[in-house]
Amino acid sequence: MIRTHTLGYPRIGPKREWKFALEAFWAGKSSEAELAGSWRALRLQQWDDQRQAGLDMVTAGDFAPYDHIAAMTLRLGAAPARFGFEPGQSRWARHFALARGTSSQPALELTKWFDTNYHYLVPELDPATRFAPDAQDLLDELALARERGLAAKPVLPGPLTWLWLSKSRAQGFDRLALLPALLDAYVRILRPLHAAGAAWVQLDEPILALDLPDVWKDAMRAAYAQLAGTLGAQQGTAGLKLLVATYFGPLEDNLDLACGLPVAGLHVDLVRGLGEAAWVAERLGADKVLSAGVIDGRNVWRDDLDAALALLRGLRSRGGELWIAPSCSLLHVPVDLDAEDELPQPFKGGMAFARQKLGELQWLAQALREGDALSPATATALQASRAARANRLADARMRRAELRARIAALPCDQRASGYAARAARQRARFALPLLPTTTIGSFPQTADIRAARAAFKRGEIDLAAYERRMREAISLAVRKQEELGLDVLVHGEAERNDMVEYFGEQLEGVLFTRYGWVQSYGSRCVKPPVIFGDVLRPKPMTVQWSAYAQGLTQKPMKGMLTGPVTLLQWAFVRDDLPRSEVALQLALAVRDEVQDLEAAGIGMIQIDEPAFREGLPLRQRNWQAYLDWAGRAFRLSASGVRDDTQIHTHMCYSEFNDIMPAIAALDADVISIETSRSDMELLQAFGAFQYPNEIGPGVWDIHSPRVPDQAEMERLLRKALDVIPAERLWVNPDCGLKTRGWAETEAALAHLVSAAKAVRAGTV
Ligand SMILES: CN1c2c(nc(N)[nH]c2=O)NC[C@@H]1CNc1ccc(C(=O)N[C@@H](CCC(=O)N[C@@H](CCC(=O)N[C@@H](CCC(=O)O)C(=O)O)C(=O)O)C(=O)O)cc1
Ligand SMILES: N[C@@H](CCS)C(=O)O
Ligand SMILES: [Zn+2]
Repeated sequence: MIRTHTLGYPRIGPKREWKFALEAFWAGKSSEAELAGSWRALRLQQWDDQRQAGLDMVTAGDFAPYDHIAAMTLRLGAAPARFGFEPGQSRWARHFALARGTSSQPALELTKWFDTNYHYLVPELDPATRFAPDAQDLLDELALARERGLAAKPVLPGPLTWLWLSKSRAQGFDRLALLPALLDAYVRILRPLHAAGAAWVQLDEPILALDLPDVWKDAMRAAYAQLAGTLGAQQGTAGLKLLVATYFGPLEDNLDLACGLPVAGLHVDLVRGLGEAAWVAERLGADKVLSAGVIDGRNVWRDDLDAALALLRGLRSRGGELWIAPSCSLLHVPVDLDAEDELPQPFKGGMAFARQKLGELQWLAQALREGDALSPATATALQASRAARANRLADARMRRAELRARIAALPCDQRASGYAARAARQRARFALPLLPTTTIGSFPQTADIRAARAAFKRGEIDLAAYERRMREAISLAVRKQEELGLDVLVHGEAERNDMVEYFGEQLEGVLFTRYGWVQSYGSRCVKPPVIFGDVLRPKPMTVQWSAYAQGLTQKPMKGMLTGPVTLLQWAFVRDDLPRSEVALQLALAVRDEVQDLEAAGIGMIQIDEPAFREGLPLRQRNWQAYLDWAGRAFRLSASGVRDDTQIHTHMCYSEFNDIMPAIAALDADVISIETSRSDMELLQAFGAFQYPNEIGPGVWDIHSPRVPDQAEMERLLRKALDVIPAERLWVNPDCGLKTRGWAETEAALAHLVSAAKAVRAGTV
């Protein structure tokens, strides 16, 4: 039997309906009942997409209000006691308390979901954690599906993945100690789902794509043996059938473990794990379902359906039941390509968003069912797909001779002098005080700034009027920074819709969409640019804004760019060239911009690389190769300047301990990093490694509206001084201020400047 399904679907809606519903609710402009109504309408629309594409079952449980890991934490009754939930408090209220915090409790930590730009809420565990399972959210969803006559397959994070992603602050506490109780809670969630008519449940275990310690592998084996035994969950039994889903990479040393789990089916990512297909087919018993993830859930290109079909035909000869699916949840791609009315051909024709990817599943299933004698409809669909892909790949913009010539003769990626010589020249040029104060780049993106951009895009104001409004915003940001007494200023990034999209819009070889939104966290979305061909920078992208801002002040104005690795990581990237080569192309574009900024008199230039760590391959043995090419791309972008031009970089959301040599090898004159939430813990790595250049550890957690006082920042600065000498220490927030309001920004920056002055006075 052949069946089609998806591991998950985008939540936000084709026009970001869910974002707007959430934000209206949070602003007190709609009721919980109205929010639930919006959820239901969108859920039905998502299922309708799946039904129309002929999927054999729709997926339930993937449409979490804010985050699916937080939803599982609540379902398990494992929310930290510190939230003090009342018995009558609704599921919505609890979910948003975990996600956004309450007046007395900070939110759960938000962190990156594997190597994607999605963020999940980290479960917080301790030895006292107890589970109080409640499957009501899933039962309600199953009832809704039943009402619509739909067969639904609930999806839940698997127990080992949920536990692996959790954190505990308790010293020496082994989270695996909670596994027996956790499994019991899973059973108490899964049983009612079966009783409510779910034939299959998908348990996501993407940690099977990671390097797992043996003890976790053993725990995975034992856990599924126990679940299967308790639930009667093997194939061929009347019990609930479990489909374990792995994605984001090949299984490698976990392949035998995954294939041997005593469950009814296994989903594997055959985009990233293509080389393992035959091996999986051989090891997975013919009594088990193989769910083949052949449609790329991480990119926006139409798949090569001929290759997928050949692969599926081979897998079919295995004899067992075959399901066809995207490689992972479609959460990571935009919803509907048909909404894009301005994308140029042949690129639009070569693309597929979530809805179109469901269509690809349907054609594959149909072709597989028809065997050698394809019906005219199937043959035509496959031919259309083949032609669309070929046309895209044959376009002249895929290869630009002038760029290829530059790539063949790359400049040296090292600065002319070492850090010590550069630092001496930069000190003489800028004459900054000890512990100089600065910010990370963006200032509040006010409703006014966004409204001006929206009016410009709608043609209601012309370019001159738009640029005037942006200059006003920049001038306000510069004036406020001068009043606050900051030492190194920024222009505030008012003119940027997003730090990646803005550059994508100005580079040749890169497309931008109108509605290609992807959820980043909660209601926050990003619109990743699409790198379709060779990347060229036709003209300067930021110089007019930085030069304008520098003209308003005597203080140094930092130029502000997004680095090549982050541009790559947060875009959808062409699939015909290694990412390392695309990174070099982006590096040259950024290098040209850096040199133009220098020529325009900008003496300090920040090249942001917040996604540098996120780009690390999931398997450690692949790290060094990545760090080599990513580091080279960064250095290439930064090295074409004089010794007295100061290069800054910035990284947030990063753990640095394991990649310190690579960070140091970037050789930025100054790096600013996020550290305040970890109470400067993250800085330890820089101290232990004796990081040689200058560092600005964040002293203000900008992710929360809370304004830290001067004493708190002073304490953090003194802690930083334990590991970094004063002459190499900068004072700055954790990250940019675009999501903050002006009131909290001004208050917190005033404290930051006073804290720097107080510590400076005690240091000199
Ligand atoms: C640092 N982060 C970033 C990541 N990835 C990026 N690509 N960019 C990042 O900055 N990954 C890690 C983190 C994630 N953090 C965030 C933080 C904030 C947002 C966010 O606020 N996103 C906005 C969208 C930003 C944007 O593009 N703004 C546009 C306006 C778009 C818009 O809504 N227009 C309306 C019309 C508005 C009107 O007034 O009428 C429309 O088109 O309908 C702009 O400024 O022009 C969000 O809204 O979610 C994301 C990630
Ligand atoms: N310069 C950017 C960096 C964000 S990671 C900003 O300040 O928003
Ligand atoms: Zn940042």
